[in-house]
Amino acid sequence: MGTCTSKPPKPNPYASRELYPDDQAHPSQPPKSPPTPLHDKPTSNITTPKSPFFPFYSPSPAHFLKKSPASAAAAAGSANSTPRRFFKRSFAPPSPAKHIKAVLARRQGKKAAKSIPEEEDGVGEGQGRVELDKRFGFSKELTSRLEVGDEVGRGHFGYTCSARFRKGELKGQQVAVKVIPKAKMTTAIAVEDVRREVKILRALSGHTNLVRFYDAFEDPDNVYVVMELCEGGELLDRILSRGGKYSEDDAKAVVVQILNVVAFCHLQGVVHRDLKPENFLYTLKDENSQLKAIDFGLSDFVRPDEKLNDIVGSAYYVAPEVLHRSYSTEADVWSIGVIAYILLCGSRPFWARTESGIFRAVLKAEPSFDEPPWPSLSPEAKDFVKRLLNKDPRRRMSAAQALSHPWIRNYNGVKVPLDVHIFKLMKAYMRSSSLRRAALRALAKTLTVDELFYLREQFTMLEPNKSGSITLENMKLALTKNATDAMKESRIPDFLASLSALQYRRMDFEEFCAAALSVHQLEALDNWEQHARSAYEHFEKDGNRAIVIDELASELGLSPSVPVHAVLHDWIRHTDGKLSFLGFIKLLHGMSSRTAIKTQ
Ligand SMILES: Nc1ncnc2c1ncn2[C@@H]1O[C@H](COP(=O)(O)OP(=O)(O)OP(=O)(O)O)[C@@H](O)[C@H]1O
Ligand SMILES: [Ca+2]
Ligand SMILES: [Ca+2]
Repeated sequence: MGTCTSKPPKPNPYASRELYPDDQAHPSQPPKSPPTPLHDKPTSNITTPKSPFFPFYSPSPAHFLKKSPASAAAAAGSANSTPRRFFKRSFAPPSPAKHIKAVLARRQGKKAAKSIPEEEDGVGEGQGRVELDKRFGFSKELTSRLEVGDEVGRGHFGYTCSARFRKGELKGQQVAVKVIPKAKMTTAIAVEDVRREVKILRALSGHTNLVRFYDAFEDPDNVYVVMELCEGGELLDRILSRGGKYSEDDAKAVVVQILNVVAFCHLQGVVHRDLKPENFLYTLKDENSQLKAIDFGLSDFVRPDEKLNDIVGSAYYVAPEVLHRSYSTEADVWSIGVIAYILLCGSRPFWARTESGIFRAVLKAEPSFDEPPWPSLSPEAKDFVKRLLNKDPRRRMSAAQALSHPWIRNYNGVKVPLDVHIFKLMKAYMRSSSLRRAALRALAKTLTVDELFYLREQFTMLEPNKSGSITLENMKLALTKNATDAMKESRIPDFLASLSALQYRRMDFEEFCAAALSVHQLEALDNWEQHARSAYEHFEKDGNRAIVIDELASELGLSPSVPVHAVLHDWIRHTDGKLSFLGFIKLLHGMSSRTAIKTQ
């Protein structure tokens, strides 16, 4: 059997599913030496049958047997390049992904394997001493409400069965029941994960691309999550059955639906943290069926100005900043980048044989865009994926922004949703010095039609008045219109209150652009230098003026402890005492005492 058959067609409900048949060792099974070729089961590593789905991929096990320094470095991604020399295809085709070991360790109370240093907080460990409260407050009436049928799927934390309502309004309706055994909840984190999973699903249910939630039940043994039955199978299985050959339009159809639901989650302040093709299901078997996000088991609420730090997710899809333990919603966008890459070329962008090797690739290696089919794909498709796979989360597109990218924005019925990122940028703008605002206004004048498209969409959604300006009230209303219970939990209304500087102001589109543009994202563009130069010219005309260093320091709000003359010396053009180009660029980024010291 090849990599591509992710699981047996009729799983035995009581046998543990072989989740990771190919290239990763099962948690209890350390990697064998020599390791199994990528697409084969352990027993078939002598004759290497070609994968039925990836006939072009016929790896030789040789590079595993003989670890030359170069191949070891490449496989580990220690060089700034991908290990493509060692594979016919640059990266391995997709297969079921397993959770990062640290995720499981923290949830099961075991010591994490070596690839990631675990936090020394002891949260995951030693919890056997304290009796865990596994009461969830859910109804105990599962069996009287539902008739539970066969198993339809299985994951690490639970298994899912089909079921049918016995009575009530939904009598006869087919549903899915995810059964999560309480015995598996061996740590407080694991119990909390299940509470949150249900809370998030309940709050977000209703979006077209999110599995519909009906109810949750419990008994002494299990928690039962009742949801819409998706009969069309996992996205992963469809990718595998097509051998990763998606036309750009077919890939768009998938990516748009993923972005829709993820942008919605992010606006509600929920980060999924486990986006992968296994966690998207089709409602029906037909080709054009709708895609639904499932499995919020690792999801969390995140406030707009907060960073999360626990390492969560599945190795192939994990964002670099998650491995650095400081991340937010952008991490999901990275995972969508990995999915989009796979859809378009049939291979994973970051691959290695071990978990730590994958992490090194994620942190260091640049995915290949040189090998077939990439040269024959549109430049927009490549640009799209590259802008999702930017290692710097500040430079990465947000999900809402990705929906306004030229590759996707004209696809059937794409609607750009409200982007909470806009509010974060506006908050920073409102707190900026007048000099910085002038610099941002100059930069806003250089935005291209493509960049303005997204800002115009956002501005329109805030429903400006007839004279074309918006107030804080408009922003509140726009958010209220889109609010679910999750938004309260992620404190988005509180965040808006912190924008009170906008209270008595109106912002027209021109100023909105200055306030809501992201300097970091513009910096990631190929023509950034050009942008910045022409912005500086605008600034010279309208905003630049002679400045003394002390004034600049107070404009920037630098604390008295900062050695301002040393730090800001380069910022001033000595011929006329005005801001230099370098000073202008730094000013665009804003300046705190911390960044001032760093730029010394
Ligand atoms: N609503 C549904 N309709 C049909 N099948 C479903 C549904 N929800 C889940 N499944 C099936 O059950 C499998 C396991 O569900 P889920 O991913 O929620 O479990 P998990 O234990 O959290 O998995 P993981 O190991 O990925 O964390 C899914 O991959 C899917 O095949
Ligand atoms: Ca899952
Ligand atoms: Ca899960």
